[in-house]
Amino acid sequence: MLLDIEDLTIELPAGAAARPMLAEVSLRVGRGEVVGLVGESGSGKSTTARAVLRMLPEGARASGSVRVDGEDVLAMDPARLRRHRSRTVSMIFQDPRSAMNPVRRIGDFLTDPLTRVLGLSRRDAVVKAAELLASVGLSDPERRMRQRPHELSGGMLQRVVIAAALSTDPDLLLADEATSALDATTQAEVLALLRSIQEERRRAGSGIGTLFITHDLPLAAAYCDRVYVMYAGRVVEQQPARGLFADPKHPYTRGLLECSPSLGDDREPRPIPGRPPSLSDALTGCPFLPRCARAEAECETWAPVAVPLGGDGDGSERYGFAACRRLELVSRSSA
Ligand SMILES: Nc1ncnc2c1ncn2[C@@H]1O[C@H](COP(=O)(O)OP(=O)(O)OP(=O)(O)O)[C@@H](O)[C@H]1O
Repeated sequence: MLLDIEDLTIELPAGAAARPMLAEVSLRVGRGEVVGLVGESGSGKSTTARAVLRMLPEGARASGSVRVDGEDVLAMDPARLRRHRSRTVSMIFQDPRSAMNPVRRIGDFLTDPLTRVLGLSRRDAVVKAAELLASVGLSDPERRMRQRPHELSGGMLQRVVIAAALSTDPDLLLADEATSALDATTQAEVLALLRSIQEERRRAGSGIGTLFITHDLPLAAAYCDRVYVMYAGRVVEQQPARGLFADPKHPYTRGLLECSPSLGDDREPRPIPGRPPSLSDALTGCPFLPRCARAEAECETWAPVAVPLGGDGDGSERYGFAACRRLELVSRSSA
């Protein structure tokens, strides 16, 4: 398994928060797979991605494991960690402008990692940078390299960021709301580009894995192979994308689908009532309980566990799981 996060819990120093930022998160991404991570703001998506780079908040304590190609990122020595961050994993953020120095040229943004990380000569780096820009669909790469960020549109800049992310030939791509700031047409183009890169690498035998973070569940269901749903620092459901979209099991997942404006049909989006808990809210029982239309008294003391869905009932990637007490009752009664 390319990325294997197991029981990851991240806690801030005593007194800074009433509950962990992440609680017992387990998540896997295989080579060649595009895996979605979905949830409202504050659910812990970015914290999960940052943990893959071991970029934890000051003083935070982590338990569990984050393995990339079998090696635990939490146990890497500084030299290994530097290589991991610069070669093995690349991250694409939402706002390409904030990832770029506004006074430097596009070319420098690309040639920097090529000379610094891969050790290419300046001349070879310029040639490779132009090839990379062409490979992400930018016309006239030589001219683009001389331009500065404000001369390019948001969609073009995101292509530059993708080219830079791929320049070091990473195994794992972390895309954190990578298309959220783009209009619908540009978003579709950038997603098609990411897919084609994924396909190309797979055919070349060097499959990369992508963790695609978004708050947009229908988008994740359309774009990804599998999707994890997070709530209050926990994974509450995982299913293959088609299953999640057609038959969401957790009430929160259903709520996310019903409140989505991008469903493309005539239904009015229905917001989930209430707000997600903040880090200062201590949680007991099911964390979704205050917002759940189907909650029962017993949910107040229910410790969340992953309930396997269908198939051979092992909660594997293929069939998925959801952490809801009502599902647990159903699965127990049918066992
Ligand atoms: N450096 C930090 N120090 C303290 N708390 C933090 C820090 N970073 C994030 N948090 C808190 O941790 C929780 C999870 O945040 P995170 O950014 O992972 O959520 P998210 O799902 O990615 O949300 P968004 O979509 O808004 O980025 C939130 O309550 C957030 O306020």
